[in-house]
Amino acid sequence: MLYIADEANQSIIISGESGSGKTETTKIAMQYLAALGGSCSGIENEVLLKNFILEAFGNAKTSRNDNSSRFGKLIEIHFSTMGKICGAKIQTCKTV
Ligand SMILES: Nc1ncnc2c1ncn2[C@@H]1O[C@H](COP(=O)(O)OP(=O)(O)OP(=O)(O)O)[C@@H](O)[C@H]1O
Repeated sequence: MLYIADEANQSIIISGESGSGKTETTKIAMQYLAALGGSCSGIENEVLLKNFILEAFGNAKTSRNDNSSRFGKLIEIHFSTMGKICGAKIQTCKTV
């Protein structure tokens, strides 16, 4: 995989207007990264499941999106040298 060969941190920025699919795209991207490397402890499932908790507290219905995230998310995913997801950190911030 390219990011292992580079041995450098890489970022994916998912942006767009409300209802454009950022949250759903994030979940698909994480599932893809998990599928690429396989897991070492099912940690990627834990991260995906934590999304449900965050959405339960931080989402609300708006005129543009029935399940609108009312907060921003920075998700840091840690990979082993073999490309498996071994840890993750989710930071949230309030949107204006
Ligand atoms: N890949 C997808 N497949 C099917 N439906 C999708 C997909 N992406 C988005 N949608 C639909 O669009 C809706 C809005 O998507 P999502 O909540 O991801 O938008 P968002 O950009 O995160 O919005 P907000 O900024 O308001 O949080 C979803 O509830 C879903 O119905």
